[in-house]
Amino acid sequence: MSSASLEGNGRPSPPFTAPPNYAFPHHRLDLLQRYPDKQPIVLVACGSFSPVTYLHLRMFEMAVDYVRQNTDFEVMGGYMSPVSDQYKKPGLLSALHRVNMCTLATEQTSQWLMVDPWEAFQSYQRTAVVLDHFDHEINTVLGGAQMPSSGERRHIRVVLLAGSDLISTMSEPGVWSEKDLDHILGKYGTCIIERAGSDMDHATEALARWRHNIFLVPQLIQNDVSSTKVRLFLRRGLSVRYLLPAPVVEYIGEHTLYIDDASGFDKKDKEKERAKDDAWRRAGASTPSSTA
Ligand SMILES: Nc1ncnc2c1ncn2[C@@H]1O[C@H](COP(=O)(O)OP(=O)(O)OP(=O)(O)O)[C@@H](O)[C@H]1O
Ligand SMILES: O=C(O)c1ccc[n+]([C@@H]2O[C@H](COP(=O)([O-])O)[C@@H](O)[C@H]2O)c1
Repeated sequence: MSSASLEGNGRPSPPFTAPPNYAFPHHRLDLLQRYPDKQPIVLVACGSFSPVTYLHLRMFEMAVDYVRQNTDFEVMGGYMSPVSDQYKKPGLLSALHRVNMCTLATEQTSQWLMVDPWEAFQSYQRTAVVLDHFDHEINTVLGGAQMPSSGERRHIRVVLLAGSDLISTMSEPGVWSEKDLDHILGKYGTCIIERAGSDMDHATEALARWRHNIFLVPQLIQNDVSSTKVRLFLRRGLSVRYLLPAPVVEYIGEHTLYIDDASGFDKKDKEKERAKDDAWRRAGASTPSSTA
């Protein structure tokens, strides 16, 4: 990867391609350290967010509690980074809608979370590259954290925030490159939120050599809300109120999203989603049971 160089105006030029009119959001990033003995970190959650749920927001709160009680880190900010449309996952709505919903959720329910649209509005970027982009913006461009008394600048560590289901894919052959895993877990590290149905030990057993950079956060109140279930509810005309922030529920209604399963599906995906609906109907269940 190329490193940043200085432009004519003295600002470091980005070593990455950015979408048109892109500016890194940092209006809620706290650059002043409160606890000089602690290492400053920023949490970054990558994913589809189709749509964003309360669980996505809860992940950050769980991580902050865990970090405060169990580590020598100080959390300076938190970002959601919705994946590009090129990720081609069933049920993936357009990046514009996903970014808008994440923005409503963070701006209207939180005082500290932000959404970075850098990844969403361009070609697919691997997670290792996304984390490098955050590292560049926060440390090279913004100059990192500042110590309160001396004004000395300190490097802010970027940490990947993810559910145990996502981390378990890191042990599946062919999903992540070994080089990227070493970069993500060796250089940055990850906070893993326990997710019902995905065993934490199993999720991390093949990642033992990066154990020192892996922080396991138990989910003390089990909550298994997933975007898949929300999409199923919407297709069946069921209420999703109180599963998602109210402004997101309103946005989905205004734009009639997820009602017609044509959004982001090819024919094979549509058949899979219909099969899930049929299985649910046959089981006579009052709630969908699938998490995938
Ligand atoms: N209930 C949950 N518990 C723990 N982690 C979660 C939960 N829901 C989502 N996550 C995590 O949030 C991140 C983004 O997830 P993503 O957008 O894929 O949501 P999802 O609900 O898993 O979506 P889908 O149902 O479409 O697969 C991932 O790291 C995922 O593991
Ligand atoms: O960088 C990789 O090689 C890589 C491999 C698998 C998944 N990811 C990322 O992990 C996230 C998965 O999101 P989701 O919705 O499929 O759980 C998404 O942000 C992907 O870009 C990234």
